[in-house]
Amino acid sequence: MALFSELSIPQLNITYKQPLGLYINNEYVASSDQAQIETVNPANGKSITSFYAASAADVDKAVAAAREAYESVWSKTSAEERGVLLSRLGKLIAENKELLAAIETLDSGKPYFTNALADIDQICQLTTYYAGGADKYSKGQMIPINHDKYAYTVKAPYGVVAQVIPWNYPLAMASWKMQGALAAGNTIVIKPAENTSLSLLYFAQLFDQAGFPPGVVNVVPGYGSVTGHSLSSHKDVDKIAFTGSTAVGQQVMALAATSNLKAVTLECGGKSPAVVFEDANLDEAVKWTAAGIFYNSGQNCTANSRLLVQESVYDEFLAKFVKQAQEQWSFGKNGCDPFDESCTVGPVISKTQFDRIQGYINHGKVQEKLSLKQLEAPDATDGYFIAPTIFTEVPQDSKLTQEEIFGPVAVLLKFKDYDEALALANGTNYGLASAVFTEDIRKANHFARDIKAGTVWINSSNDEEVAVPFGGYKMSGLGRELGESGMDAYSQTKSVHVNISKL
Ligand SMILES: NC(=O)C1=CN([C@@H]2O[C@H](COP(=O)(O)OP(=O)(O)OC[C@H]3O[C@@H](n4cnc5c(N)ncnc54)[C@H](O)[C@@H]3O)[C@@H](O)[C@H]2O)C=CC1
Ligand code: BAL
Repeated sequence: MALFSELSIPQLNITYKQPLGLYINNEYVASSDQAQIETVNPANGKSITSFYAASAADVDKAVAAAREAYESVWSKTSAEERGVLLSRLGKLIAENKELLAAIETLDSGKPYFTNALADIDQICQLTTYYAGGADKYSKGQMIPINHDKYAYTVKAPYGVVAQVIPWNYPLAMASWKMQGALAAGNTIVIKPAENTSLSLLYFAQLFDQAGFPPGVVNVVPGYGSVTGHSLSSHKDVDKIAFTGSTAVGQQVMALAATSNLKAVTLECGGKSPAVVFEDANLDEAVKWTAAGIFYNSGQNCTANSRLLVQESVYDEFLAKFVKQAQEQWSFGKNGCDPFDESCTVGPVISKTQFDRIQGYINHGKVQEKLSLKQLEAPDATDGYFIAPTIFTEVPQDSKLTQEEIFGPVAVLLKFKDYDEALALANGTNYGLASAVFTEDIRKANHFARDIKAGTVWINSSNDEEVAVPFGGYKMSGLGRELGESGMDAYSQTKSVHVNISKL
């Protein structure tokens, strides 16, 4: 198989050269065993192309390249120089914005105009943020001890870091990890998800164009059980960061522990509650929460998949929520084409995820006999489109309340008062994010204090900011990304004791 393929996206009149090889030492190369993965357009179920899949031997090569680059060049490159390179990268991302977004839509199905372009805008912002942060957030502390002694700390990079990325925000999740790790002075071996590798393979060459030395960034697409497993258990990887399911996160952590005790960051699943109190502005709450579950077809670890609504406003909220879903969330006028401007609900990523989500919907309908309201399903299509679905008056112990569905499925629960709302909100194994809607500033802040979640949105939902740390409590993960924390996650503290006494 060739290392590049010419792909066309007729809806945008785009033809481009798609890299298909692993990216090691700033070059695209075939996999050692010629293994390949076929990738499918989820909007029509048709094959787009195939790309090379990294074997364990390829992972060894990529890690060796990253190690050599770290020891010989990158560890000697100043924070200021790293910032300059990231700044150049940011400009290249902006110049390639439309193409990067188009590849993302082609491979993941996310609506081009409402989602994919927004993802790349966030990546530009994030890259500029870490370009500026590279020297500012690399500072340690000066610690006076006594007249004859002081100490200082240095924030030192780990060295070689591995990163394993999911398919819901392919380039954004890669960038959340890569830019902070590079700013902090690490070299990288990164694995995209097997069903959305095209955008990161294209993106890789921008690092070369920006001037990053060979080996600083290496991309190894491949299967989780092969490539992901090799990275997690590699003895020369100093840190691994993972985003994906909780079950795989646990495996990654176990492999990290038993191989070389590498450091671990995990961003796993969620079942994030949005709590709507009776004194909330209901129209605003409806808009935020509908977007919070239907955006990206609900394939969002922070999706507000549980809507807890105070009983006095439950019926009014439900009526408005259903209307909002009907008016704002649609497969588009062009018959399920994510490149159509009117498409706000794209397909889910794969047949596997389609079946999984339909399985939850059928379970709610048939086994648990729950009431639901569902938007009209699209006409016969070969794509993996699922109609926005709203289950009402769902009990706390329902499978739909407790498990991450990862699709456009909202689950509504009723509560009486603050204490019940809090108990319900805290009543899952997850603790990634939460939202609260109320005009009472005191109640909002009590909730922010009491909820066991890494993020709390007050009167909004899912409006993440690149400057604000992000990560989970409980089974939702370990560690933080974004903001200054996004560099701290890739830095370890070295303490230097300085004795100035004379014996
Ligand atoms: N927190 C989040 O953003 C995400 C959560 N999920 C959750 O996971 C469910 C299933 O989706 P999957 O695609 O199966 O997620 P997954 O957790 O299997 O995939 C995420 C990444 O982990 C890699 N991976 C898989 N097995 C691995 C292993 N043994 N060692 C190292 N890496 C491995 C995959 O190749 C992919 O790059 C979803 O329905 C959703 O509930 C999935 C993707 C993202
Ligand atoms: N909300 C973006 C982060 C994620 O879904 O993983």
